[in-house]
Amino acid sequence: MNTELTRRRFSDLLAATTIAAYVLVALGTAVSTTGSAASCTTWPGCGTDSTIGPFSGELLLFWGHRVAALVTGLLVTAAALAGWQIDLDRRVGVLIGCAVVLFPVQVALGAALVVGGSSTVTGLHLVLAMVIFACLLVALVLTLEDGARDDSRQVDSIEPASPVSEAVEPVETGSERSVVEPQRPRGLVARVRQTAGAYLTLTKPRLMWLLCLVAVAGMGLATLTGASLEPSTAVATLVGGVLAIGASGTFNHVYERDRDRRMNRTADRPLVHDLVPARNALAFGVGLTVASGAVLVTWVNGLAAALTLVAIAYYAALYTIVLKPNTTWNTVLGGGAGALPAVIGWVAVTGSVGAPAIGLAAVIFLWTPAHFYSLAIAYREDYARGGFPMFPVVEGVLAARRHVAFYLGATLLSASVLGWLAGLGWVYAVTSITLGAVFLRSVIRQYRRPTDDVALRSFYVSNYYLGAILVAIILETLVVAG
Ligand code: HEM
Ligand SMILES: CC(C)=CCC/C(C)=C/CC/C(C)=C/COP(=O)(O)OP(=O)(O)O
Repeated sequence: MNTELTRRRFSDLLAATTIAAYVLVALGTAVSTTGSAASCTTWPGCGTDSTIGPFSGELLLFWGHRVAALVTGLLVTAAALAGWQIDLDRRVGVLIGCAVVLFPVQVALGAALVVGGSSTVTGLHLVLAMVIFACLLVALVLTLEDGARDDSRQVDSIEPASPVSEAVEPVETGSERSVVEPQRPRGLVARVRQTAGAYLTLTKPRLMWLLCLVAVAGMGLATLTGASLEPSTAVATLVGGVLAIGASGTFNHVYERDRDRRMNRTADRPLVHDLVPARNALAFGVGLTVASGAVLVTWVNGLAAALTLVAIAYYAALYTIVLKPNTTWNTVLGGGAGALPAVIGWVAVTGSVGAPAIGLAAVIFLWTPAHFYSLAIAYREDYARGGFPMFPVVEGVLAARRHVAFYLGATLLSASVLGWLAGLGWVYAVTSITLGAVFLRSVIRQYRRPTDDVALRSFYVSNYYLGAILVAIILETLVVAG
């Protein structure tokens, strides 16, 4: 058979195996947290406790996990056999070999759990599941990269967009977009409307829905401690949060106005065209910061207000001034700013910091590179023009895709751990498994069809994934439990 076709089939098989292994890990943590394991007490058959009906959610979840284990086991075996027949990269061979060896051990641990295992066995079972998934994901990425390198059509897109250096100088090019200078309308109402629109743009309103969901999910998790969430606290936290996001977005616009002018994506921003003078924008940002602090101190608590101030400083100063123009680590380290609303939401309800809040913050932190690198791949030329050392600009597209895949893997695993840590149930399990598999598939697709449109689609899928798991947390904690 044609070698290329065989390789292609092998990488398809490995992709399916990796997705199946993820579903298995996520179902496994869901089985642990929902107590589904108690619905079946024998192995390999399933002797059911008489108190549990034949169609109970727990039993279905339990069987889902068992069927997923069977399917994944078959896929791992098939991938190993298929890999045997082609000239595999040695590292891929070792990784798949590890999965093949570890899988029966994992099955034995699972059987021990059913007939009465200890918490050590449970912990080992969870860790081994993650190791198997990680082996498969790394093997998959290496295989897809090999395919991409062989594919001469990709040569242009895998190279860095500018000289490989940490400090990328702004590039003057003839291809900068000639943005039409917006006209100042004549009528008073139209002028006021244009100025109001410009101030609204400064606050980066498109980011707010997801950051608000993060904060509400943080509040929801906090209610699992038994603390109650007053509607006034929820509203005040969101109002304070929206004002804070607006403030930090405004400071970001002020500081970046010169670089924004060079980039197609940002060349129509209000400060580029003096729709708002920079001094007024700065005053607006300060006003929003003070208003945010006042709302949070008055109606929420001092710790929530202090953390929100830290979040503004993190995004507006640490990320925008220090990290973004100077290091390829800007996105990874900058993720802390977006993670803080999870802790702020929790603190608003409890007055102190707790482990599930840190768990949710860790999910956002790990998700951020998987979210942003896909966008930065699509806009790499633009970022090079702006002089920003974004990862795909400095390291090239293939390296960036590899990071997207690895951070995505870490996000999926940390989301499973969060479900386990917070004791989340069905809705969260089904949502995170479904959307997680869609997210994984969209990133794999970037290798198959390496176009900017496909990368952009992954960026949007990243937002839907996070949005969906946050809504699931909110439903489970505030709607079902509340
Ligand atoms: C260092 C961290 C991050 C970077 C560098 C980053 C970068 C970006 C960029 C450049 C955009 C396009 C913005 C525009 O064109 O107006 C964007 C959009 C967006 N980001 Fe992020 N982001 C980060 C973290 C986050 C976090 C933590 C969240 C929320 C939890 C988030 C949610 C969103 C949303 C909802 C959009 C709008 C997508 C749309 O246009 O529909 N981002 N991000
Ligand atoms: C509670 C609080 C204040 C939270 C703040 C956290 C926050 C706003 C995080 C979002 C980070 C973000 C969307 C950066 C956009 O990238 P960019 O600024 O590099 O994008 P650009 O190229 O469009 O300017």
